[in-house]
Amino acid sequence: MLVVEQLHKSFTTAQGTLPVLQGVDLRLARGSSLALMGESGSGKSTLLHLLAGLDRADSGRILIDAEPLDARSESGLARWRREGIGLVFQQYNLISSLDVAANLAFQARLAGRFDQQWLDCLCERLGLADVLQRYPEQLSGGQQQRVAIGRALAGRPALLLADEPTGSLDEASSDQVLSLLLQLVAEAGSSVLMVTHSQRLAARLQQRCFLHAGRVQVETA
Ligand SMILES: Nc1ncnc2c1ncn2[C@@H]1O[C@H](COP(=O)(O)OP(=O)(O)OP(=O)(O)O)[C@@H](O)[C@H]1O
Repeated sequence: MLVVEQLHKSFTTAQGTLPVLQGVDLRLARGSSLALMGESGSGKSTLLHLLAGLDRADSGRILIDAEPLDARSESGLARWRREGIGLVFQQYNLISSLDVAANLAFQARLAGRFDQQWLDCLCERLGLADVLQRYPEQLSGGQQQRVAIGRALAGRPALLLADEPTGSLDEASSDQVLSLLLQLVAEAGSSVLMVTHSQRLAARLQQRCFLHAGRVQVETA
């Protein structure tokens, strides 16, 4: 279970202090899915970064199974990034010097959960069987996106954080990739928090929330 309580985050800019998150509350049960929406600049990526342990909040708490993430040391946060989460960000974050198979295996080993059967299953379901020996630069945008999803799920993380994971695909491909992502998330036993600007895609997740004026409004299905 992920619980976010009264999270605040500001940035210092040349114009002064910019308050972005001003008391964000959120709950995400294990195995469930949540779409995070909100206008450009509302702080969606900022929230994702805090949940991923890539940045620290000014105040408030992030609890993972009742354990406060912000109380962790830098090495504790690094462990959360390695083992607890899977990231699908807009720039696919694939390792360019590794082929597709090695990208997936690397992530699974990093998480300490290498399982060749699960990797084979991911590759087959994501339609990657024919491109396993290719390097990221030899893949189309859609293929890279599917590798990024496979890589994020390779270590069966507790939480998948996805920032517009189908952003560069057309409508039909987006629907298809999202279906696959949600099925694989369920099979991995993960929860998913997905940032999207699309009402249509958001409607496919169990919950939707909107970030507005630094706070979250939750809408349940
Ligand atoms: N490191 C930073 N330093 C200063 N300002 C920042 C920093 N990161 C983000 N911001 C500002 O914080 C606000 C929220 O940014 P964020 O990227 O979280 O928005 P977003 O909702 O993800 O936007 P989009 O939908 O356009 O991706 C923006 O005004 C942005 O300019």
